[in-house]
Amino acid sequence: MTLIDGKAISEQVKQEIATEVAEIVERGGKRPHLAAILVGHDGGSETYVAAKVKACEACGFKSSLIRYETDVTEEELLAKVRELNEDADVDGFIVQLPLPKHISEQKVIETIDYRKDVDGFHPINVGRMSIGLPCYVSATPNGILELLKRYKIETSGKKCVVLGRSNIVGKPMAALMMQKAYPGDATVTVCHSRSKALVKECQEADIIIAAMGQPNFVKAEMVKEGAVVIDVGTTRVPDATRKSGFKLTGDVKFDEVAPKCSFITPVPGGVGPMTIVSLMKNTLLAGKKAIYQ
Ligand SMILES: Nc1nc2c(c(=O)[nH]1)N[C@@H](CN(C=O)c1ccc(C(=O)N[C@@H](CCC(=O)O)C(=O)O)cc1)CN2
Repeated sequence: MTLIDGKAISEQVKQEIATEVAEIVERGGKRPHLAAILVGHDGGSETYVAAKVKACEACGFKSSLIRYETDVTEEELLAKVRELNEDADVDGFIVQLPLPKHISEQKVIETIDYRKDVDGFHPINVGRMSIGLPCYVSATPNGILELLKRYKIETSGKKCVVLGRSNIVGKPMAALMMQKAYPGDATVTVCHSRSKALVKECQEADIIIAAMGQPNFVKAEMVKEGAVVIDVGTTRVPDATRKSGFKLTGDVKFDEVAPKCSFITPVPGGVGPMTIVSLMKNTLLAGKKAIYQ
């Protein structure tokens, strides 16, 4: 069994980006600039946005953090999005999700100029991704592709089961695993809370990508010998024995599943760090105007 080290790969990728940025600056070019909007004080969102700002520093990017209290109105937030769309100094920006219930995430995403949508959530980027056109690909699925590539994991003709159908992970992941390219060319099945044959599908899978957000959902009996298991789950489960008060728990029951796998990602230290670094890759593309002018 090989443990996929997302933390180490993400450090490598950040170094590669930093080298390229240094060359751009040396030639008189501008550092890529990522802006992030954070609404409220959700513990996870605070952690992830702080990690994004820190990664920008490591890559040599400029970053701006724009904060709002939870009671910000939808109109105020949309006005800031429109302002960032017009700000020539900002190459790309994100609005950290989830947003408070009184704000429509879809409306916010659709208001972002797709040319600055480095999260790859705008319908134009999602549509272009699904038909294989150049676009910003959403960070978590793209990070998983990078791990498959760096560990030279065969995907062509493999049976891949994606657990979960979210817009930001499950759906794009399924589209990317079936794309005519490497990594891809897989036979993909998407399972979700209403799927009847979920266990059977998993038992037959060469690759399982678990993104349901249900701690310890994937058990040993659901995984065949030699399978590749990618765990996207990062649920904060209360744990009074820890200083933080919670334990970060994946969707896979790691201790019992790992011995059966050829490759497996841990939580933490697997997919999570790759999500951050994939956003950095998109920001570099935005800075270089490599996809859209
Ligand atoms: N605007 C966005 N919102 C959200 C996204 C996104 O891509 N764009 N994805 C998730 C959260 N997310 C990034 O924002 C994210 C999740 C997890 C990690 C991560 O590094 N996890 C670490 C553990 C960190 C911890 O201690 O909590 C790990 O798995 O090792 C990074 C980013 C939803 N929202």
